[in-house]
Amino acid sequence: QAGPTDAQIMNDEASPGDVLTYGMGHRGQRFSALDKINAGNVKGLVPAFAASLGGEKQRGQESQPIVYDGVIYVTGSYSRLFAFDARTGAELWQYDARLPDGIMPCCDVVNRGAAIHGDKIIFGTLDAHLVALNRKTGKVIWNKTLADYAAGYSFTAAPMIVNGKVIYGNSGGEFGIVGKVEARDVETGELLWSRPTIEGHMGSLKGADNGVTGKTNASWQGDQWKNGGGATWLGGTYDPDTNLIFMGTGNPSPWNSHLRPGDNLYTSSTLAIDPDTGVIKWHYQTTPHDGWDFDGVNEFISFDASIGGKPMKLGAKADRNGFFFVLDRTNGKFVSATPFVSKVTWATGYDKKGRPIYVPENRPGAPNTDGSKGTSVFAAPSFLGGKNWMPMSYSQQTQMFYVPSNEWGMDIWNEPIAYKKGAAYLGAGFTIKPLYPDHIGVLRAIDPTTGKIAWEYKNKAPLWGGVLSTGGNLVFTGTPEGFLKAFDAKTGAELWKFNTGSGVVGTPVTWEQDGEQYVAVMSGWGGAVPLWGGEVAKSVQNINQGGALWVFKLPK
Ligand SMILES: O=C(O)c1cc(C(=O)O)c2c(n1)C(=O)C(=O)c1cc(C(=O)O)[nH]c1-2
Ligand SMILES: [Ca+2]
Repeated sequence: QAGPTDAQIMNDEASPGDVLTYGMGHRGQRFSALDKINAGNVKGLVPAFAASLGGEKQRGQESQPIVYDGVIYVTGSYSRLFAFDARTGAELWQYDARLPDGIMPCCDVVNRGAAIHGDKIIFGTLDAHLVALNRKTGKVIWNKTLADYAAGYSFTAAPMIVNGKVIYGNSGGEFGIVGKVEARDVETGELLWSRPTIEGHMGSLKGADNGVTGKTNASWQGDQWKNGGGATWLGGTYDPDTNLIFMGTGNPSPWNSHLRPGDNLYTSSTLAIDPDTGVIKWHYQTTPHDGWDFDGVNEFISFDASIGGKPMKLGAKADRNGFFFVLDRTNGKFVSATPFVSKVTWATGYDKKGRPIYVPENRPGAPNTDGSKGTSVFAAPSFLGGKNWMPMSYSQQTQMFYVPSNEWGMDIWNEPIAYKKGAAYLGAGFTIKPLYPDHIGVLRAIDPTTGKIAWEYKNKAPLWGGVLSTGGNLVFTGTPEGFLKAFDAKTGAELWKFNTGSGVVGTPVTWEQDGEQYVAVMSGWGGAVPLWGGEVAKSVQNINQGGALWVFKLPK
């Protein structure tokens, strides 16, 4: 087969026989209309096969599978890519990136998925390369260096393909890198445009004007912007209605906000970008002058709904800072912000213009002039967020968002720090603490037109996997305890679970093959929680590692 073509990729949301994009459609809704597996029969779901990623490289498996022409493609920890036969689970080929010793991913050696186009399957590596492989053989077609890994740049997200361009972001916000969004020709890997996310860098844009204020450095002082962070480490979504790419940007660097007065644009924001030129069409900053690592990369998902009787083109984002945002996606105008976790201490809400109403005493204090640490505060959510990278889902059937969230806070304080290439650039110390004795994770069904929570499911360990919803009135997600679970989308009743043998921090997908509906998810515990989780890390230290693709269907 010569595909998938640009048109097929654009139609992924409506084609149940394959999974061609990270997001199950460029809008990122992660909804499939398939209903052969449904709330009535899901209790009969059984494994079709499991396929091991093997070896000693069993760390966090955050990948979302791609399914095309009878093959399942999954990325694995340590920048690996596997092709498995979608009917038997037999391995067709495996590609292992040869990583240098000096790579510096902040939060485990993860990768979230690949992009497919024509004869190619494309993914990013922890040493900041983008690699296009022949999807039939696994042989390298092109391999491009994106940035200097020794300065802290890495790559963990799934790239996306929009009309022949592969579009992607970067990682490294904990090392004082500068966030970027870039586009390359999918056939050759040649750079088409490069869009920095930090204001003072706008002059260096290749091939397009900056399209924003025309001012540089307006929201930064001095040279702080030069190592200002704003990594685009989760990649983006794309909306065909507006022809816009939506990219979230991460935390400003360093975390110590007293070292960088100002809003620090465009950190902790959502950017709407023209895919042809890289021009920023609008931006909305969820946490101006972020002082808590509320890194706002979270996915922005397009959907249509009526607000106050008026039909609108909207987008929603469950931000790490604990608020669920709805914006007009045509212009970035603020519609609403509602807390989606039980405790938010840093702001009481948002004003009509969409600026946070801060609680100043809950910002960690400046370090003292003698170099000792500043006043420590208790803040919620913790820096790992009301929600972290794990993608939510929007059901076209129930018109609700299903948000994997976590209930935790942190003690956080600031320390002096100076930028040094290749070293952590935080200027802060912290300890994460659970808020409740019996649970941290909460899967919530949210009505985006009101912000009201329709139901919630509580999980002992933090939820760290993506969500899928289907036309069978189902919602699927995984748990660190090892389960893939299915819930009734309307009521939240738990209908089915299966233990995969290691924590599930991957994102489930579904497709139809030979007249049957399949569900697949990666199993393999890891990600940021065991590394950064403070007291919470201790509570999950006995979870076994793994690395396997699990595929399920109903018995014939
Ligand atoms: O600022 C950044 O560049 C950056 C990158 C990443 C990443 O690439 O995985 C994470 C974070 N920040 C981060 O703050 C974070 O909490 C986080 C969790 C995870 C994970 O995969 O579990 N990655 C990242
Ligand atoms: Ca970060």
